[in-house]
Amino acid sequence: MAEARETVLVRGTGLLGTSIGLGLRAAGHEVWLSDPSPTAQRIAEDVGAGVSWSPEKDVELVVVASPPEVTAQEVAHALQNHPHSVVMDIASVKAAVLKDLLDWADDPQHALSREGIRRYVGTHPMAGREKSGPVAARGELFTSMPWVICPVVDPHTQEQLTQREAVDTVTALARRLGASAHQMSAVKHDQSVALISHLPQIAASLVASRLQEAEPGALALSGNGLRDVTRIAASDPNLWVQILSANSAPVVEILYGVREDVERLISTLEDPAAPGGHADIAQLIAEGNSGVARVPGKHGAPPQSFSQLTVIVDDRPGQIAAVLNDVAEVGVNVEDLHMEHSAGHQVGMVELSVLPARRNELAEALTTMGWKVVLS
Ligand SMILES: NC(=O)c1ccc[n+]([C@@H]2O[C@H](COP(=O)([O-])OP(=O)(O)OC[C@H]3O[C@@H](n4cnc5c(N)ncnc54)[C@H](O)[C@@H]3O)[C@@H](O)[C@H]2O)c1
Ligand SMILES: O=C(O)C(=O)C[C@]1(C(=O)O)C=C[C@@H](O)C=C1
Repeated sequence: MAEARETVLVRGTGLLGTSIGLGLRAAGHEVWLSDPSPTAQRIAEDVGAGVSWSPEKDVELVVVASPPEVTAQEVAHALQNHPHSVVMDIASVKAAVLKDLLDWADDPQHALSREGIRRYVGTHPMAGREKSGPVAARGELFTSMPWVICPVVDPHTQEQLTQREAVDTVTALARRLGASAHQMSAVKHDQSVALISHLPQIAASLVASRLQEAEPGALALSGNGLRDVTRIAASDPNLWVQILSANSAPVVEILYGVREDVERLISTLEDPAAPGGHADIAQLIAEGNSGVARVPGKHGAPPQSFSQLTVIVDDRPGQIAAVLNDVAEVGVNVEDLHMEHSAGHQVGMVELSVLPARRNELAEALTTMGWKVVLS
């Protein structure tokens, strides 16, 4: 994978497969695409993620980007049909896929062999969206995000079965797409994502499901707190049934702890004026403060706090691009951007997050350039 000309087959051209294809094409790779849904495959081709694969084409690497429930069978199939290729998958759960592959490799009736499995690497890019399908794909989805790499380890001897070169190949692919590679066992991966990915999905879904019965008047007041907590509640139920049922044991362990905290909070809030009530509430919020302070920023660095400034623009095409051009001219990097429309007014508000040390300088420069700037 180190060479830009190596050829990759992406099997499964939904959100992730198409994003990988787009990123690899941008990095100069030849990418072949295949999906049981002709529509998904055609859209992936149309957006530029690669070209339709035909069996006579040789590939160095197969990326299986199918739903988790069919991933093991697709990996086994790819190992058999591409006897000289490295095969990786990107499913959100790793131990269940690996268990099926090891069972099949040990079954003399099955076409998969222990030798074949040496070309397989389980992986999981920690990047995605709450939308599915190739239309939602983005080539830059993986930039600055972690990508977990799980070489196969013999469960009895702990000997690494995956060939070193296969691990190097997929590590290079993750890095080429801008991600940072993190190597660990499938079991450790599943325990980790239970906390940092599966619990957040459950929390978002639980909060958002309360909104079903909400008064429209209450929903009209929604601010960023609700949006921040519920974005991923829009995720695909079909995908999450597969993820949560395949990783249920570590998720349940965490939910026991959450249940204790929720029960404690309920009894405190039933009588907040009781002795110790206020301290209990403060402790819960403070525990959240210390947890969130541990969430790393880009490349695993501690989170960086940015300062915001808001630029008021006319609500017409080209205005955001014009603001960003002027910011670039000042030489300030935009770390984040949000756009809000002012209800009932023909203006939009572009909120820019920048390094604190550059905020005032940028505000002054943009004001001089004629923009209306509000420091927030
Ligand atoms: N969505 C995310 O945020 C995210 C992030 C990281 C990893 N993943 C993992 O990536 C994989 C793909 O997820 P997605 O979000 O792209 O889903 P998606 O629904 O957007 O795409 C899945 C694609 O797989 C195809 N498919 C169905 N059966 C197949 C088979 N037998 N062989 C090959 N392809 C098949 C479908 O036609 C579809 O085009 C999943 O394993 C998921 O766990 C998802
Ligand atoms: O940001 C999103 O929308 C995601 O879907 C991201 C996310 C995550 O939890 O970080 C969700 C599930 C995937 O397995 C990997 C990434």
